[in-house]
Amino acid sequence: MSFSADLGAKHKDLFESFWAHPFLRGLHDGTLPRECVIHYVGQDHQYLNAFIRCYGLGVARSPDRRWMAWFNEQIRFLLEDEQHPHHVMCEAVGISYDDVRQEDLVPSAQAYVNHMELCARDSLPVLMAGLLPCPWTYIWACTRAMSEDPPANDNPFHGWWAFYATDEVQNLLAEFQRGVDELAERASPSERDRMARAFERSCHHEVRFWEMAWSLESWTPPRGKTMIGTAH
Ligand SMILES: Cc1ncc(CO)c(N)n1
Repeated sequence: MSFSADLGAKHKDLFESFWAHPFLRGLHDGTLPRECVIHYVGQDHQYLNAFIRCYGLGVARSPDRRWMAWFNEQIRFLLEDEQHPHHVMCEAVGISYDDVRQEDLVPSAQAYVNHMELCARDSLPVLMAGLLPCPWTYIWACTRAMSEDPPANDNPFHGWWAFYATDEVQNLLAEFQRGVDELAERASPSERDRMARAFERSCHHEVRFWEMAWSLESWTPPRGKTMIGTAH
């Protein structure tokens, strides 16, 4: 089994948590509350900006032009194509993209971005392993939905599901996995351990990103009562 396939199998439970999260269920049956969609797109726009910067760090760490060209294509994809699912979501709830963007990341989104940037500081293999769950979870979930239980044609989020289930994004994911496998082959055992940890953390962050949007997480401090030991 390849390094990435092994990681995917090891963290099947996290992929299932991602799949089962009420935010994704709400996108699937079309009942996701408007405020959750708005919160998600506002945060995800900034998250993808950070992702583009991490690809930039990937360029800086590229050993050759083949890797540079690969990062270049991923940056292009994010800048030009991945706006589409955000636009679908905005249209679904009747708000303009310009009105939902948020400047600041909330705690869970910030934690994910910090994690990716720490991966970038380590090495190219660790960076790539830390970035992989981002395309993997979305493309896996959307492809699964489209084959097992496609969202209804009148589901307002249909275009979101369709975007992450095309042959083009499947190829993108396969190339990403091959890249990680190629780097893992040449990595030392300790670097492979750091790659595996980076991957696992990002899988957790993917689930927690849904939770952030679902719970409308913010920096507002709890008032009057502490969160510890208080049912609220
Ligand atoms: C948090 C997050 N993970 C993955 C994707 C898919 O690119 C996204 N847009 N946002």
